Amino acid sequence: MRARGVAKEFPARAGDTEGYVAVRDFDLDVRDGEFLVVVGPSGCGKSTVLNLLGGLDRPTGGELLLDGRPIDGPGLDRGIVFQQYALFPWRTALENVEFGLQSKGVARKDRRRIARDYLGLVGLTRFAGNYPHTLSGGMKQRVAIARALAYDPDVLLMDEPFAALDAQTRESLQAQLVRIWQETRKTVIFITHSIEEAVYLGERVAVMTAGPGRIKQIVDIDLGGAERVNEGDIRSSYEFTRLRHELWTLLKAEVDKTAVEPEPVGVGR
Ligand SMILES: Nc1ncnc2c1ncn2[C@@H]1O[C@H](COP(=O)(O)OP(=O)(O)OP(=O)(O)O)[C@@H](O)[C@H]1O
Repeated sequence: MRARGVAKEFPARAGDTEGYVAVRDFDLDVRDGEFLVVVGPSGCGKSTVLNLLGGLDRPTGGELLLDGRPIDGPGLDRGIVFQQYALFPWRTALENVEFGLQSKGVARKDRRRIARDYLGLVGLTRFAGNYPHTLSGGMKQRVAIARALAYDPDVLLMDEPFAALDAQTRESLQAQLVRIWQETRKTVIFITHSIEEAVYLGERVAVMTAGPGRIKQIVDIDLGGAERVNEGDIRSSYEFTRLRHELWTLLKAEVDKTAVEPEPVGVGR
């Protein structure tokens, strides 16, 4: 995946004379099979970039390429997982996972088998027949991940997929995601607000500037690749803490730029 000088300007809203530039001069290269995490201050354009990569929206400038070809719409070469589970409530877990396979034209009996395999990969074999409302938030998100993986995209785009989950479920899903990434070797582009999550998951972490967002710096995370999952409490290690601090410092400088002074309340009334 390659972005060169990508810009996204949204049209002017009612009452505004000018459009809003959410992303500008965005350059990024993502290697095949790498796990890249993107962090940045709120509103800097992270979701905008992910939507452009997913082909859900078009850039207003620059070039966005996947395997050398311009991204000009959604495609089965990219799987997207959002913060909200976005499952079909009228389909069981298994049928939700089958969905992408159906769009891809996979025969019915093969769909079942492949969907079962992917539900197994996220540890949900026993819940194949459950409808989404009977699953916990963590389980729903695992179904969403299985669904995105089942049609075998080259790239998995994840927009804060664990943000709505409690701390324990989140840590457990982070470990599972590293394991799945290790097994499938998909390219993963993962957006988060959590520096700790970024250090734990990423091989590289790209820090974005305050809006209009572009890449400020990319930090290499050298925590032993996928083995990190088996290394016990890696979050307490010296290297983890050092990297977390490095990212915090980079991010803090950008967050400070967007800080809004509180307005006095009711003064003079
Ligand atoms: N459709 C739209 N029309 C106008 N402005 C938009 C639109 N979508 C996003 N924006 C603006 O673009 C900027 C970037 O939004 P985006 O959602 O990409 O940020 P983000 O970094 O993902 O934020 P957060 O971390 O808070 O989720 C914001 O200021 C937002 O208000």
